[in-house]
Amino acid sequence: MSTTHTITLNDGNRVPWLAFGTGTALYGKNATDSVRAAIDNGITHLDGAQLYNNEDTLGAGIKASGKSRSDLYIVTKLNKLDPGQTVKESLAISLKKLGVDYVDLFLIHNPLPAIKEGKLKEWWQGMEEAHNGGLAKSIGVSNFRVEDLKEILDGANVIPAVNQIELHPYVWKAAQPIMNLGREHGIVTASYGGQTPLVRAVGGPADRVISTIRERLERTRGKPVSSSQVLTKWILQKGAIVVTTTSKVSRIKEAIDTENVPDLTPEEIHALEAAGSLLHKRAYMAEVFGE
Ligand SMILES: NC(=O)C1=CN([C@@H]2O[C@H](COP(=O)(O)OP(=O)(O)OC[C@H]3O[C@@H](n4cnc5c(N)ncnc54)[C@H](OP(=O)(O)O)[C@@H]3O)[C@@H](O)[C@H]2O)C=CC1
Ligand SMILES: O=CCc1c[nH]c2ccccc12
Repeated sequence: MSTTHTITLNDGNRVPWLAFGTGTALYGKNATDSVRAAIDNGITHLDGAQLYNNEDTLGAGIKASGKSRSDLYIVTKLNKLDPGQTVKESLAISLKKLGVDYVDLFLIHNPLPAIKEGKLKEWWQGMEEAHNGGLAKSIGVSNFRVEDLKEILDGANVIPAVNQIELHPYVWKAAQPIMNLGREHGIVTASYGGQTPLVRAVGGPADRVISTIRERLERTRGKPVSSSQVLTKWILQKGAIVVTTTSKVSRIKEAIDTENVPDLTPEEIHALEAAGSLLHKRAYMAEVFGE
C-alpha cells in the first residue's frame, strides 16, 4: 500500500503528502535500512538534509529499494555555505551523496546562517540558480518566520514552493502568522514534529480531545484508528505535507493508512486547536523562534 494523495505546489509540481524523515532519530546515523524499509512499505517521499550528515546512506537506501527515480520524491536542505561556495555547488555535493542528478525539492534549512552573514536574499538567488539549472525541481524554505519570508519575497523571481515548519496543536497558535503569509503566496506548509503531543508533551491539554476524536473516528470507520492518526489527519486537513519518521514498519503502515481515516469535523478541529492553545511547546529550532 502506497500513499495516493498528493499536494500541488505553486510551481505546478505534485508532492506525495507523507514524507519519511531522516533527521531526528536518524540524525548522523546510517539511514540505509530505515529508508529501504520505508520505501518497501509504500513511502515514496524522503526528507533529507545536509545537516543530518547521512545523505550518502539515504542515497544507499534509495538505490537498494530498486525504485526508479521518477517514482520517488527526494528532498534535501541547504545547511551552510563554505566561503566562496555557491548554492549550486553545495547542492551538487548533496546530489553526488544521494546518487541522483536532481532533487524534487531543495530547502534553505534555517534562515539564521544566512542572516548572520547578511546574505538571506543572496542565498535565495542561489536557490533560484540551482532551480534554473535543473538541480532542483522545486525550491523552498524551512523554519522561516514572517520577517524572513518577507525579505526573500521582496525581489524574488521564484516564489518559495514550501515552508517546512514544526506543526502540531501546541504550536498551532504561534504558527498562524507565518502560515497565513505563506497562504497569501500559495506556499505550502510542510509539517515536522507532528507527533509532539503524543511523544514530547504527554499529559498535555490536548490528550483528552485527541482521545475523544479517536474513539469517534474508530466508531465511524468500524476499524482501528490511533491517536497518531488523529494528529496526522488534522495536519492533512490543514493542507500541509506531513514529515514524520519511525523505526517501526507498523507505524509506517499506520501513517499511510491515515488516508483512509474519516475527516475530523469542524467542531473536532476547533476543539483540538482550542486545547492546543492552552500549552505552547516547541520541540525544535528554539534558536530561530526564541520561544
Ligand atoms: N526542517 C527542520 O528543521 C526539521 C525537520 N524535521 C524532519 O521531520 C522528520 C520527523 O520529525 P520528528 O519530530 O521525529 O517527527 P514526529 O513528531 O512525527 O515524531 C516521530 C517520532 O515519534 C515516535 N512516535 C511516533 N508515534 C509514536 C507513538 N504513537 N508513540 C510513541 N512514539 C511515537 C517515533 O518513534 P518510533 O521509532 O518508536 O516509531 C519517531 O521517533 C525528521 O526526521 C526530519 O526529516 C524534524 C525536525 C526539524
Ligand atoms: O531538521 C531538524 C533539525 C534539528 C533540530 N533539532 C534537532 C535535534 C535532533 C536532530 C535534528 C534536529
